[in-house]
Amino acid sequence: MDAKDFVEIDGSYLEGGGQVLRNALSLSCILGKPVRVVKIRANRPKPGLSHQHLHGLNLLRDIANADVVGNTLLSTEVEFTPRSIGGDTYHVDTQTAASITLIYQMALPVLLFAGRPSRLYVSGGTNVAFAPQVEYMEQVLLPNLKHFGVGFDLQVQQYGFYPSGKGSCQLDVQPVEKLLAGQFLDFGHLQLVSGVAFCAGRLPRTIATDMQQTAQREIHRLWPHQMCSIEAVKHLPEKARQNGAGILMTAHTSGGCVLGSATLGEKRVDGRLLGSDASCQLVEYIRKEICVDAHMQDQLIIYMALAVGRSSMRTGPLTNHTRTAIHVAEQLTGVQFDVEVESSGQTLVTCEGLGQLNRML
Ligand SMILES: Nc1ncnc2c1ncn2[C@@H]1O[C@H](COP(=O)(O)OP(=O)(O)OP(=O)(O)O)[C@@H](O)[C@H]1O
Repeated sequence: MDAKDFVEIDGSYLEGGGQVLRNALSLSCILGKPVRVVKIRANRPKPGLSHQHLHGLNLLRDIANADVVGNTLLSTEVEFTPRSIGGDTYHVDTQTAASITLIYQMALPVLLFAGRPSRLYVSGGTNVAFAPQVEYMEQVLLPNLKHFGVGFDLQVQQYGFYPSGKGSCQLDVQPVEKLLAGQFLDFGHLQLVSGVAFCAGRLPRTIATDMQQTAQREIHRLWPHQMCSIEAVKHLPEKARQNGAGILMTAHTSGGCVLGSATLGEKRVDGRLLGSDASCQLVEYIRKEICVDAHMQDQLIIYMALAVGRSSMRTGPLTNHTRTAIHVAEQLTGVQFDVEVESSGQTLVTCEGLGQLNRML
């Protein structure tokens, strides 16, 4: 293939992390456009493809029957030429703590445009830093994607944490004919705060209850009559062999918004601190009455770009991840995102989607 046949994507743009690659390859599969991604993860301390990105890339190669050049660890340049999107059962074993949810982040939009239902088994980390925790994918991403007419079923077979991974999940995806335009505009009022605080391995159950109680106390300090129900769980040994701890809090509003805030324990786990950090973040979202949280922002961009009709989200200040996702989506789909800071201080992001139809159904 000639150099001119590829759309060139600059992996060093703005955030310059793995997300440029994920979004570019997902869109390449869905639109049937060959892409060359250069300077991959140029803004990270160890640039190039890490395990997560390489496994995700090879998975998309299999899903879209693509030709690939440059799919080796630490590679900083990849050429990807997709064919048709199959839909099948796929297995990915990263043999590391590579984020399972980020591999799903890359594959999910593609499998929605497949010709038949798919099942995707991935082994790696279910709860790792700088990635959505698996609970966030179930409890925050899923209800947000319902606005686009998208559903999936996610089952955690085993939890896995940094450094050894060994978690495993199963994702079932039904294809769609098209994505509906998503509207995230009306916060309404806060109805419920829910969530889960977990610990595993040799960590005592009190870590989970410390997270739970600190988080609930903070919500009740501010809103004494607020319904707030956070579950404290110690994972059974057969579900999680290593040490790990974290919390996800979610806010549900009368306007149909679901916002999430998650923290994860590292070497020294302080349950109170984790609970306090998660609740502070969630409280900030609730106070600002935004409809989409800071991490969901960038994850919705690809769906807004592909939907039929005008999608809109009211959110907080745009993150670099979101600006980067917008740039990649505009480059590959030709749609335009409009960003406006409103007098309330909220940021309104709108986009007339491409109206991509599933060519495989
Ligand atoms: N606490 C969190 N909750 C939910 N989503 C998160 C959280 N932290 C990060 N994310 C999401 O994970 C993704 C991380 O993308 P990013 O490119 O930084 O990571 P990456 O692929 O691991 O690459 P790199 O190693 O280059 O940072 C983004 O979609 C971001 O919104």
